[in-house]
Amino acid sequence: MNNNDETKNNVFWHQSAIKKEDREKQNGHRSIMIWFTGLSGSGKSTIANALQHKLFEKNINVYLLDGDNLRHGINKNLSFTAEDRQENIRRTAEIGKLFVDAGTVVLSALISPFEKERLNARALFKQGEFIEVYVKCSIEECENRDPKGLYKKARKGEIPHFTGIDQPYEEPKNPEIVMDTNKLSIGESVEILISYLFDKAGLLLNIKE
Ligand SMILES: Nc1ncnc2c1ncn2[C@@H]1O[C@H](COP(=O)(O)OS(=O)(=O)O)[C@@H](OP(=O)(O)O)[C@H]1O
Ligand SMILES: Nc1ncnc2c1ncn2[C@@H]1O[C@H](COP(=O)(O)OP(=O)(O)O)[C@@H](O)[C@H]1O
Repeated sequence: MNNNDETKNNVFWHQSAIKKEDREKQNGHRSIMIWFTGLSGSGKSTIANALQHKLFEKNINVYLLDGDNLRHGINKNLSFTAEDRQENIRRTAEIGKLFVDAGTVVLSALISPFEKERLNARALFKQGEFIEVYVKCSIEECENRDPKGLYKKARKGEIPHFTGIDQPYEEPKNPEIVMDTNKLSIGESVEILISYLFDKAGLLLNIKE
């Protein structure tokens, strides 16, 4: 029997006395996973951070899971091979699911370059609970920005498996939102996201007791 079979046979699910809906009601807003994906330097962290700040000011319970930061802790044992990126995304999606269950609006900012893994992440959530935001930016512009000097290093062959250089980035097929940061300013991107969340996704709950 492998570990998976042991888990299936001997581990049971305990229903929580407090449901996600109870937490959402107490908070006055829905809990949602907002999944940013895009090349390094496309603007994921910058936009997600600015959005986080706007939501925090509006008293929304919000938390940002940044790929770089997770790789300092829970994901510190993972490299950038396709296999390890897959595990990186799986763990992050599971963490996001816990945060959503806890009533939080979760933002994640990971390159998450493969469509299959992003679909697996989406599959953990209910319909309408997972919002994929493709932060679209040409590789030329990302390389021009190069905020951490990583493209320069990758071009010199100092960073293996670098996304967009010697590892592919698969564009999302059906993202809820596409932000073209070649054209949009940071402020414009944040405004588009705020409108989507409040007007389309119904973030605020209309609670009448
Ligand atoms: N080989 C390689 N390819 C891409 N990126 C690299 C690599 N090595 C280190 N970095 C730095 O790691 C950040 C990406 O980590 P992620 O966890 O978001 O990647 S992934 O989702 O597992 O693909 C990425 O952060 P962002 O620039 O914010 O995207 C880089 O700072
Ligand atoms: N229109 C824009 N939208 C987002 N970021 C931009 C834009 N124009 C320039 N930038 C800059 O590009 C860099 C993007 O870096 P970062 O947010 O770390 O990207 P990522 O998290 O995708 O790697 C930042 O230095 C940011 O200030």
